[in-house]
Amino acid sequence: MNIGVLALQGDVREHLAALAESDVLARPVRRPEELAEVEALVIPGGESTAISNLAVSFGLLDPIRKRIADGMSVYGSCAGMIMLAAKVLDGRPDQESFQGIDMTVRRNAFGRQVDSFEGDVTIDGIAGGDFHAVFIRAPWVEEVGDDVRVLGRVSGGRDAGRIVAVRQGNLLATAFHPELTGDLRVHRYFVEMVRQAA
Ligand SMILES: NC(=O)CC[C@H](N)C(=O)O
Repeated sequence: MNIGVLALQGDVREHLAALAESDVLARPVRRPEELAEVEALVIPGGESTAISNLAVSFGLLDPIRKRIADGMSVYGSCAGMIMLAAKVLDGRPDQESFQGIDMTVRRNAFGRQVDSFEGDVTIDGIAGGDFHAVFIRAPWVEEVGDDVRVLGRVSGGRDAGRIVAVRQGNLLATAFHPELTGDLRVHRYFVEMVRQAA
């Protein structure tokens, strides 16, 4: 199994490490030729406006959209979730996304950098108890289409009930960063998705 991590901006190394620990060969993807060599892709957290800009200038926007339309498995965390959304609220006017998941996400929905927080999320399909999740200027999902499965919501506090994990077919997205906490269950869930798609 050969999974790529989109390496334009963001916490690429942390995703590469989490995938390696999940026993798959993971490699950075910066060019269309590198995209062609991987069977699945992870889009890291970072800054979606920067990832959008760089995807356009590196000639990756359309190739990734096409691979998604052809059924490639993709997991996006935080900025990566935004990059997978059909519709982005509070984005920059020229911000592009790879599309894929029939959802509306709101950027920076939980507040500014100082409002970054940690909270527990119960994830449908992931055993072993609540996921302790790190949210850094995270988006939330405001609306989902009929084909989107809501996998996780914030379980307590001011923003309880907000949707922060979703899946549509071979596409998975979380508003939080499992690559930062050493809990490999989301990466392992994704690896299993890739295996089943193969
Ligand atoms: N931690 C993150 O990935 C933050 C996402 C960032 N706020 C954005 O809009 O892209």
